Amino acid sequence: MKKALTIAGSDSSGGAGIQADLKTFSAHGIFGMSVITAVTAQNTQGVFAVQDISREVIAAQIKAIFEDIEVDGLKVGMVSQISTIEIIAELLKVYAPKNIVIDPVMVSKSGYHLLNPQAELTLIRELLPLATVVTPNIPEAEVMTKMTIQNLTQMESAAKYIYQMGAKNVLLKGGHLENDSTDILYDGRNFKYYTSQRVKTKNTHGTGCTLSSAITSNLALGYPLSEAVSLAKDYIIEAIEHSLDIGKGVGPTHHFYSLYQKAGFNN
Ligand SMILES: Nc1ncnc2c1ncn2[C@@H]1O[C@H](COP(=O)(O)OP(=O)(O)O)[C@@H](O)[C@H]1O
Ligand SMILES: Cc1ncc(COP(=O)(O)OP(=O)(O)O)c(N)n1
Repeated sequence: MKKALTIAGSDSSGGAGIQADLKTFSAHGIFGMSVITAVTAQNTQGVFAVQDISREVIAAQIKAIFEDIEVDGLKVGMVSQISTIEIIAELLKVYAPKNIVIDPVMVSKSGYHLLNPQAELTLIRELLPLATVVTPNIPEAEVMTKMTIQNLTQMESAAKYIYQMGAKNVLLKGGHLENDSTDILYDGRNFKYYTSQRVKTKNTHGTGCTLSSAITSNLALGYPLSEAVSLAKDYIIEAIEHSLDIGKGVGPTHHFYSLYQKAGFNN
């Protein structure tokens, strides 16, 4: 069985973060493991408190996994602080896993700064060069590039800029634009476009986490990146189409059984 690791924050409401990642790994027939960087108190309406995990305990979690278990794919989500980013980068260089997906989580849909703004440059400098693929959404790409992004042409320019920051591939997600939702993948030479109709729902909590962990799963299963993204896009669309109207705010995506079957369990 393939094994994947998520290094991210816990979402108490189960829609995003570590919880979304582990559900996605399971739905792909992957054995999921976690390194928790922060515990958040959040629900469909917002984030109410955050406790960062210490650098020492983050390091101990990473070492406990890599000293014992092979990792076929890894994603990094919420990393919150400079010291957290530094220790993760240091240890990823030591253990050098293949297939690293960096989701540069900055601000939740409810507007909470999950990444300390002072740590933005550290994330770019330390984690981007380690990424097989980095998956910013539009607001994150705007922070990274200081560009305004309102259309596909501007998305292409931003993807090129982020590529030059050191990521081997850039998947710029278009979920925050209007109309169709188009994500673009740039490998330093060519663009690939992944377009789907926008699902009309307010329940999109955890879409970014789900997409990046689905890409991680597909890379762990051995798919080349462009196919891993394409399959992940199919997965996120279904997960949004079946999203759950639970809670009083933005409900979560749903990792239901047929996705699990479709992903194929015989690996
Ligand atoms: N309403 C929607 N309908 C279809 N796809 C969507 C919708 N909202 C987001 N997506 C897709 O979900 C994924 C995550 O998107 P995005 O919302 O941009 O990221 P984040 O959750 O990090 O803000 C992308 O593939 C995006 O195209
Ligand atoms: C613990 C934690 N990590 C990441 C996020 C952001 O998740 P995302 O998939 O970008 O979705 P929204 O929260 O923005 O809807 C989070 N909220 N919590």
